[in-house]
Amino acid sequence: MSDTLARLEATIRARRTTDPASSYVARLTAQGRAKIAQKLGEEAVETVIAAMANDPQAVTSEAADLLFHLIVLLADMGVSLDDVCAELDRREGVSGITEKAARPRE
Ligand SMILES: N=c1c2ncn([C@@H]3O[C@H](COP(=O)(O)OP(=O)(O)OP(=O)(O)O)[C@@H](O)[C@H]3O)c2ncn1[C@@H]1O[C@H](COP(=O)(O)O)[C@@H](O)[C@H]1O
Repeated sequence: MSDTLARLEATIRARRTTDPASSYVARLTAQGRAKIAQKLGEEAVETVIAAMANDPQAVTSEAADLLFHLIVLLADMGVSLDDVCAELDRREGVSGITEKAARPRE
């Protein structure tokens, strides 16, 4: 599983600066971060719609679109999947409920 994401991340990084006529990654990247973020948001909404329709096949497809566009955005931000995994590792074993309760009050 992580091999797939690592390969996809490497491909996306390599494609960012190629010809937008032949690469979707290059075309989207050239349109700017706001457009990448918009596409990510659209894919998130489409994933939610598929979930609410109780359609596992559609959720699988939309989740793939979502992960792909997330990695395009991360690449544009100079953030790696290793960075994200390190943050998840840091959180490992800490209940979300415990963590939220420990947050300083505003
Ligand atoms: N995994 C993907 C991937 N998933 C989705 N997409 C593209 O993401 C685009 C947006 O998806 P949508 O369903 O929203 O398409 P759309 O409705 O036509 O989009 P809009 O016109 O509304 O913006 C489509 O063109 C999909 O083909 C992907 N494009 C590329 N990859 C991977 O990235 C690699 C590099 O791709 P290129 O940069 O195109 O060479 C490929 O070899 C793949 O491994």
